Amino acid sequence: MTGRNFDPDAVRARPTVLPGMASTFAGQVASPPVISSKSATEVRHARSLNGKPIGLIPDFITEQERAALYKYASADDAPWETCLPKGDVWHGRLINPGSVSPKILKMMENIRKRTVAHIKAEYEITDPVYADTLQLVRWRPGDNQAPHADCEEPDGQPNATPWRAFASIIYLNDGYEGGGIHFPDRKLKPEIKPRTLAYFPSTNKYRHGVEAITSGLRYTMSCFYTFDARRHDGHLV
Ligand SMILES: O=C(O)CCC(=O)C(=O)O
Ligand SMILES: [Fe+2]
Repeated sequence: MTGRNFDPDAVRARPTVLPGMASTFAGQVASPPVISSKSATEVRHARSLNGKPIGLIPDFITEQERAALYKYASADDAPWETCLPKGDVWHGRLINPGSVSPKILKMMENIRKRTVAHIKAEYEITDPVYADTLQLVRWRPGDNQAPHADCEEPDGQPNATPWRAFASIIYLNDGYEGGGIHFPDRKLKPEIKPRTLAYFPSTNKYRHGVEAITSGLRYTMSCFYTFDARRHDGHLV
């Protein structure tokens, strides 16, 4: 699963809520106050989740939720952000909480709460978990993501989002070709249906990529979670 299918730049971590972003990135929520004095080295790391299974839960959201999120994201006037530079692989592909309608935001927060509860139980996590990202994402023909880990570089060095502990993705539609999520080191390319929840820790043990979309549009609701209270995105989990 290497080579021509992937644009190496497309591996860039999706931008999230970072200190100072609120003024320049319309649609991002303001940075939450620092509510922890723990230093980065004291915060629980994603590595503590190595060995936990990749979760794949069909029918995790209701058809009503899926249809509402899909309708919202696929509408002609959906508020895809245009603040990132045009050359950025994520330009025009993200809807952040600040630009979502109140009804949709409530639905997304509710889904995320259920997602976190599910993952905490499955992974036997009793520590507080904070959400760092809540986004709708679109993948157009040609969009792809090279195999990557969400918190570290291939050599184990921290990447641009080293606080991430695990991710969740909810798939909102079919009717596109390509776009399979796959875990090359595990030779795993799960069958994904609309309404499926996928989740996995953010380390190199869970390297994953997204094959290029070859036709149609792929929509997801995508979240990252952390044990670091300083990265809390201000929306409830
Ligand atoms: O959309 C997917 O299936 C995975 C996305 C992903 O890995 C990421 O955004 O880091
Ligand atoms: Fe990822």
